[in-house]
Amino acid sequence: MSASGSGTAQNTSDTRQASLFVDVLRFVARHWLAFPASLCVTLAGTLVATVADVMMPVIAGRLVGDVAGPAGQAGPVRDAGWMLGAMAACGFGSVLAKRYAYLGITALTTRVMQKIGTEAFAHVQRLSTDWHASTFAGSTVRRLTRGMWAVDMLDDTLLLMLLPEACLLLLTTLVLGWHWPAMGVLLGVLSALFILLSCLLTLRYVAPSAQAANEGDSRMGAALADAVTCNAVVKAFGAEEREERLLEGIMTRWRTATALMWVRGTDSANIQGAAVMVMRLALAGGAVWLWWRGQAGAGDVAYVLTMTFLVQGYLREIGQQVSVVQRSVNEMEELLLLWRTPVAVSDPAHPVPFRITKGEIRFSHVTFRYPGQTRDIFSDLSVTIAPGSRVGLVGPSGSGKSTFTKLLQRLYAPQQGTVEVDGTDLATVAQSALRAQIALVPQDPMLFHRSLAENIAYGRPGATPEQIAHAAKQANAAGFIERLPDGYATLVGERGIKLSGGERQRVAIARAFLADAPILVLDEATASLDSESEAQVQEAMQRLMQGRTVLVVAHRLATVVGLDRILVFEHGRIVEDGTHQALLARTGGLYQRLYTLQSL
Ligand SMILES: Nc1ncnc2c1ncn2[C@@H]1O[C@H](COP(=O)(O)OP(=O)(O)OP(=O)(O)O)[C@@H](O)[C@H]1O
Repeated sequence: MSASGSGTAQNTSDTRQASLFVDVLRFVARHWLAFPASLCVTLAGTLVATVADVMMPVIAGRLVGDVAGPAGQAGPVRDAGWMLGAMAACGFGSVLAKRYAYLGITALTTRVMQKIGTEAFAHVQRLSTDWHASTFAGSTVRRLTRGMWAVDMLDDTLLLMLLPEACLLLLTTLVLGWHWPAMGVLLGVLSALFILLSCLLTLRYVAPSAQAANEGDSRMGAALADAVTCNAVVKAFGAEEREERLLEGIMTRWRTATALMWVRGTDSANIQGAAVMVMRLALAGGAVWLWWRGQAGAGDVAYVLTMTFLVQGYLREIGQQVSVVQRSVNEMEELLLLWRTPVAVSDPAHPVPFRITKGEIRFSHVTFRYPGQTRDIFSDLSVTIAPGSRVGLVGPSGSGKSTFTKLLQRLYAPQQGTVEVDGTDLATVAQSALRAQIALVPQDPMLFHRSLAENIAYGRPGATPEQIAHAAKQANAAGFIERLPDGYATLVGERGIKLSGGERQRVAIARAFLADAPILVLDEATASLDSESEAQVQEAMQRLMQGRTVLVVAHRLATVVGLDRILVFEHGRIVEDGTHQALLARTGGLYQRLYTLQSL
């Protein structure tokens, strides 16, 4: 019972494997067709070069025939001249055609690689925040680059090698069939069987192990990137050896999987070699049998043997190339799977133009739960935030404050109800248009490993140095930036690691000043700072809030005391709503309790 169950599972996995294999080939073919001119030049060049190469021995044979007779006869001399000319034409034609084939494939492959890389990057950027949070950056980068380089290997093998070899095999079979039909049919059938065997071995035997090896490779890249990125934590805990042991375990699994893939690859090549040998014996045996029955002469047998040598070479090459195709297709599978991961929130097919003028935010009967969760975070939540008001979101940890701002940014879409800004349902607008008009100063701002000027200007591409310096001044960041030896040209290290927490926040505030968005979200921005940094950040933020609709996600109630309105969240519901004074006056209220606790 269990054996049959595992057999079924194996069949399902094989079918999925085969369908993924076909999908990858279809995916590559679709990208080829995006560049028809380069594809045609490649195909034409390869085919012309193949025909020219095939013609060479035929012309040579005819030349030998011309010179075999007595010398000096006008007919054979003229014919020999023609044959020499034809040889030259074929030789140069082949060289020229190959050159065009290479030029064609260079243009085709580089363009397809660029297209696939750019599209995959665009897709990865649009994948959900959850996906990014749970996927190692190192592994994504590895999948992407490995998939791109696999295109190079696949294009060369399919278009420059497999295609001419297959044509040669077909031509040889036809020539043999024309000379001796029975042997032509035998060769055709045996070649088809050999190709079927190669594909089966590749798909069912080698490919699954290659897939496991690739997964191991991605895991290794991810583990390396994770440990290197968190090097500061590793150092702080003196955990270098622990990390090395962890990596050793992952590397051992990678090595085992890779060794299995190589062994299976060798097995497959050996089986193909044996099959070619059997085929040759079958053809030779067939010829000898026909000779024994008196249906063939010695010349015929010699001819078949010569042909089988030729065919054996082609088949061996085809077998090897099928396994190269398999390897490159396996390398691309993870990229294709990445492609199939759906984006978190799709833009509408025809987004309406969107410009925030007032900055009114309205949640109407919003019900939301995170993907894959069973519990609603919000259920039938309705609230309106007046334009230009400064609103604090407070409440215990996990009560839904950040989720509220994520729905406003449309990082997630509610299952029911609508989120509107200035009366426009956010489901009808392009996400990029919306987010360009909402400035965010997160709890722990991330900076690009680019100059400070570029980081600040991220909020407004094309900002002038004066505008950047002005924003930095407004954000209380100009002082520390100007003290740096390279000033605004200073590179800030990966994720801004070379700056302190307070400096990073002031850069993020400068960025928000430049963005000059009508809606501002400040996420717990003053947590974990010393008093001096905090005073500077606070002052800059007060300035930034002027004239905008502002949401402040806060744990420390001191941050929200002076705001126009405070929404108190508990278990995804807004349980209290009012100014600091009004909420403090509510005896036994959650805000009052939290405030008393914090004052203590
Ligand atoms: N991506 C996610 N997938 C699943 N559940 C999530 C996700 N993000 C948050 N949650 C859950 O949703 C609930 C609300 O989280 P949210 O981050 O909005 O709370 P919060 O009030 O901002 O908390 P904190 O003050 O600690 O930041 C929590 O129970 C949290 O575990």
